Amino acid sequence: MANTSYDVIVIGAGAVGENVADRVVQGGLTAAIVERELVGGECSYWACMPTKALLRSASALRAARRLPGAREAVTGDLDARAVLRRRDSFASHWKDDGQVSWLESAGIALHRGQGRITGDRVVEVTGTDGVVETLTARHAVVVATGSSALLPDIPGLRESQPWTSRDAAAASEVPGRLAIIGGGVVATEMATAYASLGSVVTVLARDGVLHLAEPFAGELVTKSLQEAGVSVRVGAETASVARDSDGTVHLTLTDGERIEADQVLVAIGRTPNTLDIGLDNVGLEPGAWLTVDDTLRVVDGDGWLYAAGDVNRRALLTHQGKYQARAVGDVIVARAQGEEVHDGRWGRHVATADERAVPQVVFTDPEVASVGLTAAAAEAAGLRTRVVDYNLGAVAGSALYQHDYQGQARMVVDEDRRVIVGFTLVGPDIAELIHAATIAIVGEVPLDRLWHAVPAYPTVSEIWLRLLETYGR
Ligand SMILES: Cc1cc2nc3c(=O)[nH]c(=O)nc-3n(C[C@H](O)[C@H](O)[C@H](O)COP(=O)(O)OP(=O)(O)OC[C@H]3O[C@@H](n4cnc5c(N)ncnc54)[C@H](O)[C@@H]3O)c2cc1C
Ligand SMILES: NC(=O)c1ccc[n+]([C@@H]2O[C@H](COP(=O)([O-])OP(=O)(O)OC[C@H]3O[C@@H](n4cnc5c(N)ncnc54)[C@H](O)[C@@H]3O)[C@@H](O)[C@H]2O)c1
Repeated sequence: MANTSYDVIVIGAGAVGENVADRVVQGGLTAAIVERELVGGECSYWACMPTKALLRSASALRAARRLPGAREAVTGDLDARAVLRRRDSFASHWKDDGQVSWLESAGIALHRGQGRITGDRVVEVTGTDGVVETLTARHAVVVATGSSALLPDIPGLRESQPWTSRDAAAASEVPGRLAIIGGGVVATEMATAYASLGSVVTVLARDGVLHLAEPFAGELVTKSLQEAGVSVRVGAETASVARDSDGTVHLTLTDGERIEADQVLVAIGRTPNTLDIGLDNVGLEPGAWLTVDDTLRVVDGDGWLYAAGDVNRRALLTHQGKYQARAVGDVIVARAQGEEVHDGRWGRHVATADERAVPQVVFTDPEVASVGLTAAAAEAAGLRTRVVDYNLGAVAGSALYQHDYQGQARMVVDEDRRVIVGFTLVGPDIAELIHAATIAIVGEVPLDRLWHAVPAYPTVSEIWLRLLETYGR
């Protein structure tokens, strides 16, 4: 049994864990990372990258088909096999050699195996060969173990071997009929992808489609899914599931209706990967999300335990987890070296943006890009707001971009401070536009100053001017 010491031990080598380790090494400390599967985690192999690769080719094809002149040049259908091959390469063929080389070049030690906290700053790593290593951290242990798909307790579901997002992201065959339980981000993206790849898709959206976004987002995505042949069943709740001997899945809804499919994808949210990481050894509850303060230190921990990324539930997104990683890496270095900690709002060592400035792009057709609070969330937060809406298709740049451009924009203004607190864009290829809104929200740029940020003509960004004009000067 080897015993090795490092300044910092990170459990989980997803995007977040990798960035934490990199940051502490750049700050002059030593770091080890513990990984039980592939270095790179969910985003690289089973989430962001492969799913976006599944969506991208169809999106390009749709764009061409919607444009007279280009449309005439499109003579064939989507090549599903080629899409799957491209996806394979974006998932690095589920091999982590590239990321392992990067760890080496960054000076981060890799310990492969299941990590468990066994005591004060001690992590045991059990390798696949059963060999146990004991690692000791001089300063901090960071839990970056991510999350897994949540399965509901629907009778027969587990026995039916449903797909989770991992299977949908990595599938080598396109199912003839795909039923999806859920109406959130994974459900809508995968419905979009698989409908384009040739599946007959049914979405069972018990609580609505993208129901936490601005209402027009769900409406426009639903309309487009339906136009693509997807059956979207809002309010449908699954009572039981059974897979028969020929592989057909039978879903019975609570109203008695029956649906048949070749695969069923469960996409109802996530559960933290904290069940078997030894939280009970440090007085915390196994299986629970880890609550952290703004410097990502675990509340109710002993001061040396931190948690970043999905596992702390602040924002289940890669970019936000990596943002946390930069803050937590830097704060561990600062505390270890006795330097000043900048933990005030928007300080270097806190993840303030997690509260009210989280951007997200849902890569459906149309895309849904948002940052900050929705109108409903702002109202619930007690802000005195004004909501400004504008038809995105009525901007000159949109009309040029695509024939019959369908889209919508909303700006939520905090009337007391006259700054933007929420921004949502729904439209084709609007993903790249959201960062301007993120900057306006994080910078708390007053509306009066925004009038001087002039969008170039004729771009879709002119939506900014139209929203300001609608608000009034
Ligand atoms: C289908 C899908 C699509 C998504 N698309 C996007 C997107 O487009 N954009 C976006 O920003 N976000 C997206 N997300 C969210 C994104 O994938 C996550 O927010 C991100 O992966 C979280 O990173 P993480 O490092 O916290 O966790 P993970 O990526 O889950 O990494 C955690 C790592 O810890 C390892 N681990 C766990 N327990 C142990 C242990 N005990 N010992 C050793 N190792 C352990 C795991 O094997 C894993 O490698 C998507 C999610 C899904 C499900
Ligand atoms: N493009 C992106 O940024 C992207 C893409 C995919 C996933 N993600 C991340 O992954 C996370 C997980 O995505 P997700 O779609 O699984 O979760 P989600 O929270 O987006 O959606 C879950 C949906 O399932 C519904 N639901 C919950 N319990 C249910 C039940 N028992 N039966 C039926 N429906 C139920 C909810 O009402 C909701 O509509 C998200 O939080 C998101 O941050 C991000």
